[in-house]
Amino acid sequence: MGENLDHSTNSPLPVVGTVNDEENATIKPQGPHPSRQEKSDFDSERRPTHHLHRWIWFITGPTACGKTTIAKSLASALKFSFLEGDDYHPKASVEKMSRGEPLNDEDRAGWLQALKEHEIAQPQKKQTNGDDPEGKSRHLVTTCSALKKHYRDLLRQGGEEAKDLRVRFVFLDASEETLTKRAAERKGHFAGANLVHSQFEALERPDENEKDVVVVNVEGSLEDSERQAEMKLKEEMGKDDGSFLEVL
Ligand SMILES: Nc1ncnc2c1ncn2[C@@H]1O[C@H](COP(=O)(O)OP(=O)(O)O)[C@@H](O)[C@H]1O
Ligand SMILES: O=C(O)[C@H](O)[C@@H](O)[C@H](O)[C@H](O)COP(=O)(O)O
Repeated sequence: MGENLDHSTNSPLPVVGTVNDEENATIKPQGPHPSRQEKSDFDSERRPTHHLHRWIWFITGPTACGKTTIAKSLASALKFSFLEGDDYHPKASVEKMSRGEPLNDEDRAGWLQALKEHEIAQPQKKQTNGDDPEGKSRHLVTTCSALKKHYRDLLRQGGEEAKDLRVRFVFLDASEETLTKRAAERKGHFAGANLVHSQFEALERPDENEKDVVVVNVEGSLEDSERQAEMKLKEEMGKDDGSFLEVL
């Protein structure tokens, strides 16, 4: 999507210094930037200053599309925090999926709610302590299959409720055939190839009206998928103030 994003609604803010946390990144703006004084003029209640806003990227798609692998790679490249959404499925749901049985809306309700609460609770400032001097970024990359539109809508609500959130999605796009093969090859995961078909039955692909979804084709090599994903995230976040931010 990149190009799908509509900045006329939920207009994002300038992000100077937020692609990486300001504290540990060097960001070279190219082109004119508004001065600090100009930035402080973002006075609407819906538009806090760029110092406070938090990016929340949901990496989505059916089982074995690469959510965990690509989300970790993005978090590491951007120095964002990482959250594994699968960890919030209740035990009964994990057991169900291990048997190859699809979850239903009811099974997923509490899990989606937990992920929404995580968005909102994501710290507003970078967290550091003696054990973790590098710290945890206030920006988050998290995995969540988010197969249906109303699931994504629930996650969007987090962005409506917490005024400083910029909620975005990446949809990892590959065929059922490819994902069946990848799930079969994957070792030590509770979700097997027998879950893939039902995931495609449940899937409501993001449509052109979902302007906050970036589509990344993951049919090719993992390296290519990771590179594309990183490029599209940076492009999207760099658009915020109309200039390109180069992260070193
Ligand atoms: N182009 C690709 N994109 C993403 N994953 C890929 C790709 N090619 C191969 N894979 C492999 O597919 C598997 C995806 O697993 P995983 O990250 O656990 O997916 P998910 O979290 O969506 O279930 C990994 O073993 C990964 O190495
Ligand atoms: O909503 C669902 O049915 C699940 O979230 C599912 O889509 C997810 O993919 C599983 O949790 C398997 O875990 P992996 O996605 O990591 O294979």
